[in-house]
Amino acid sequence: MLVAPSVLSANFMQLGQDIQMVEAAGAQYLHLDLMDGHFVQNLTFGPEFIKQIRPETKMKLDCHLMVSNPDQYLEQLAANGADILSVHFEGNDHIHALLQQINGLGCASSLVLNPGTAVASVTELLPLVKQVLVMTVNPGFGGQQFIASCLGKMEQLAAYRQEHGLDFNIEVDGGVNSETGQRCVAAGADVLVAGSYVFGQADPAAQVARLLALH
Ligand SMILES: O=C(CO)[C@H](O)[C@H](O)COP(=O)(O)O
Repeated sequence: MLVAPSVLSANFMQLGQDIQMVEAAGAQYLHLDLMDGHFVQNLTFGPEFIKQIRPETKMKLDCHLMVSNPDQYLEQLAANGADILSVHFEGNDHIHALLQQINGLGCASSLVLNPGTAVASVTELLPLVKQVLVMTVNPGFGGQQFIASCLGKMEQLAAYRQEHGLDFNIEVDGGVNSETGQRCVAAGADVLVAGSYVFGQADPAAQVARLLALH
């Protein structure tokens, strides 16, 4: 199991410590939500923030772009040390070209599906990607309730991957805790993103360990 604590719920006043704590606990990815107040209502940070985090950790920097015109940021994010670049199917007219651009930059391309998007809409794109991010909340904010109807999409993606000999990871994000995470793993998820379940609790390291133990 791969675990990706989401910085969105971390304490920014002690971010370095929070990052060290989850890395020491065994988290393999650090999930970074870039939000522009336009694609989603919330605002967070940009490529400069990724540059500052890069030397602080060996975890893969798993960047989820909730921004309009993501193509404008990809090159800078790659140069600043991003490992995985997730872009949405929704709102990106030229999503195929965007995924090609990410692959060309040497990063792992990741396709995001909002809760309202069906797997059948994206099958043409799956041979291009290293990861599919299944959103189990509507994007924008941490601490929302898990949308269980998205579990079927993980099963469909896992079946499609096997049938077509593809090798993308299935990542899930939104309302993940030990109970919902277990259901995701059973449905085929490989990577669990968790914000409030990790950083919103007294002992983030113990929370990471609980997710890592799921199988
Ligand atoms: O993309 C996101 C929200 O749009 C997040 O990654 C968010 O941090 C998830 O938080 P939580 O685990 O508390 O639901």
